[in-house]
Amino acid sequence: MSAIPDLGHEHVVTASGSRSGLPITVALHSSVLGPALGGCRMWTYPTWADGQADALRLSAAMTLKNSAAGLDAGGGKAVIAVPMGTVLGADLRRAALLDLGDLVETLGGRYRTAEDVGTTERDMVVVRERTRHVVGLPAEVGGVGEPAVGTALGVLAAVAPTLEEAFGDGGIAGRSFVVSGLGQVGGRLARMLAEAGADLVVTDVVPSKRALADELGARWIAPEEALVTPADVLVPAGLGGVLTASAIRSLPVRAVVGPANNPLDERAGAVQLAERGIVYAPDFVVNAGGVIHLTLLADGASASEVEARLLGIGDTTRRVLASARERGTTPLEAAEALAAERIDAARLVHA
Ligand SMILES: NC(=O)c1ccc[n+]([C@@H]2O[C@H](COP(=O)([O-])OP(=O)(O)OC[C@H]3O[C@@H](n4cnc5c(N)ncnc54)[C@H](O)[C@@H]3O)[C@@H](O)[C@H]2O)c1
Repeated sequence: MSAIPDLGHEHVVTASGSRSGLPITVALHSSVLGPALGGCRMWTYPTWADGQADALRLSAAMTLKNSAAGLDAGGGKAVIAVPMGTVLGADLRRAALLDLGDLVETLGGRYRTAEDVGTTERDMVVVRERTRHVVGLPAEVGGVGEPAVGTALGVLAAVAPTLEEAFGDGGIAGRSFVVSGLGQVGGRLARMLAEAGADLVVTDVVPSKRALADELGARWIAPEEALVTPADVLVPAGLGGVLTASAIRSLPVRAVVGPANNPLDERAGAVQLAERGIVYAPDFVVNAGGVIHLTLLADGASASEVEARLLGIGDTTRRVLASARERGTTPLEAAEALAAERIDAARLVHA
């Protein structure tokens, strides 16, 4: 029986931070492949239960991601749920990060945290005051730095196999891409695509990001146009859940490949994309560059070893897309099967 896709977690704890009073969840989904690794999201949620639900979903996705990336790391995630309307000033932020550190420490190393949406590598320095089970610290304090460059390089490696599957040719030059979200990863990726000769259309909800569009010679569109602008490829690089059933119904692209976690609003979106002949490169395969960077460098790997593993994301993507085609499944199912293979094999060894 497959280890995926149930949401049975090994350990979940939600507690009010003793300093901050904010609800913090640490969700350890699986440590079958090794100590779990996944970042801490600090985000606004309607209720603490919404934050907890996000942690459960994101930690299960980390199990898939770390396994498909060939890492000896399980899946986990932390969420600091900021109530609507709360102003997260410097003191409250620091208090919440120290509370997170205490909670991570209670797991004794079975879960390692890192930055994620809403947190930064500087925040991880605060977390380290309370626990050593934190990765992605800034280089100036002896850490391996933030993971966005690795993530962008990994997504870039996945672009060629995705194009091959959609067009029979992996060349980026002259292909049109809509990049939605010009943050830490999307901004870097847009630059890489521009350097490779892509015809770029970009957007972000933050208007000041338009300066990057001008610098790259990219066409700027309004954020709500991202899913209705005709192009060869859509690159979701903002938040998740953007590919709803109605968005997919009229999506005017031939392929989707990007860093955003959980871009599909519903699992059925993978089937809907396949039915429309749109090649979907699964998020947790293509955006694993960040965890590859964090895990391998923290374990003492050289820069060239890390680079080779990042390029390997291209091979994994090719394998997943070929397997889906040959077995008549969606790429999402093929990627889940790939991730489950390693976990099931490790379970057998431990049994
Ligand atoms: N940072 C990493 O290494 C990493 C690794 C794996 C996955 N991811 C995922 O990739 C995505 C981007 O991560 P990031 O680190 O670049 O985050 P970020 O916060 O630096 O950037 C996200 C950008 O998207 C923009 N944005 C938000 N909603 C938008 C919308 N509706 N339309 C257009 N733009 C929108 C934001 O303004 C921001 O500029 C997230 O889903 C994240 O979970 C990131």
